[in-house]
Amino acid sequence: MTIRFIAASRLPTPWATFTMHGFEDEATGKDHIALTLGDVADGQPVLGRVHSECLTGDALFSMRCDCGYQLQEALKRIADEGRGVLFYLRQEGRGIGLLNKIRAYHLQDQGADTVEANERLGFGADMRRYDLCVPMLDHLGIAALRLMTNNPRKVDALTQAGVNIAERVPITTGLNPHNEQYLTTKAGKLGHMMALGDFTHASDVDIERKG
Ligand SMILES: Nc1nc2c(ncn2[C@@H]2O[C@H](COP(=O)(O)OP(=O)(O)OP(=O)(O)O)[C@@H](O)[C@H]2O)c(=O)[nH]1
Ligand SMILES: [Zn+2]
Repeated sequence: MTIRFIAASRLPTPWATFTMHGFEDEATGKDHIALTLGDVADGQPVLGRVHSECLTGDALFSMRCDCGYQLQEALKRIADEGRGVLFYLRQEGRGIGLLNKIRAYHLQDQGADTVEANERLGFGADMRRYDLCVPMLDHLGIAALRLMTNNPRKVDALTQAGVNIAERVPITTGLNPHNEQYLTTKAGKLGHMMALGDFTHASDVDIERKG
């Protein structure tokens, strides 16, 4: 593993002022970020989110997926607790990259589901890696996570990489007519531990920036 810490700074957001830690993966040239709040190195499990990049959902307000809603909800929950960590991993499109995700969306516009679209393009359903979190967790002194996720493969992959997951915390938010089918496929084909009935609706999410 070739993850190297580069620099840290303040990052004020509408919810809290986080500390932003920047890392470089020397093998892939990708950069990754961890946002922390409070004392995360005290040995107690830390409320955390391991978030994979979704430019369309996180930055462009896309309603095709639940990523942007989850990102916002995770930052809010960490701010409410006054302590936590959010990893922002640059593995866009479940690891296939932005342009291939647009190709996959094009196939989905013609009727494929999110898994079929990846497979038709010659990719696995999910090409992400989570072992890169280990050196970042070590650098931050985090002993264990209370992980906000619905994805059992994420919990397994992190556990196998040696991360202590003390608890899985569901994060079901942002249901809307454009992502209902996508979320159904995640629960059905990808095994995410959630039901549509668990979700808060996108219309309930306050996307106004209060800063
Ligand atoms: N290939 C592909 N990637 C997608 C699609 N929709 C979202 N993504 C990517 O999927 C990643 C988010 O993964 P999800 O499967 O939504 O959720 P997760 O992180 O596995 O699980 P949670 O922790 O429960 O959110 C981001 O990298 C998105 O860019 C899609 O239709 N096709
Ligand atoms: Zn997304």
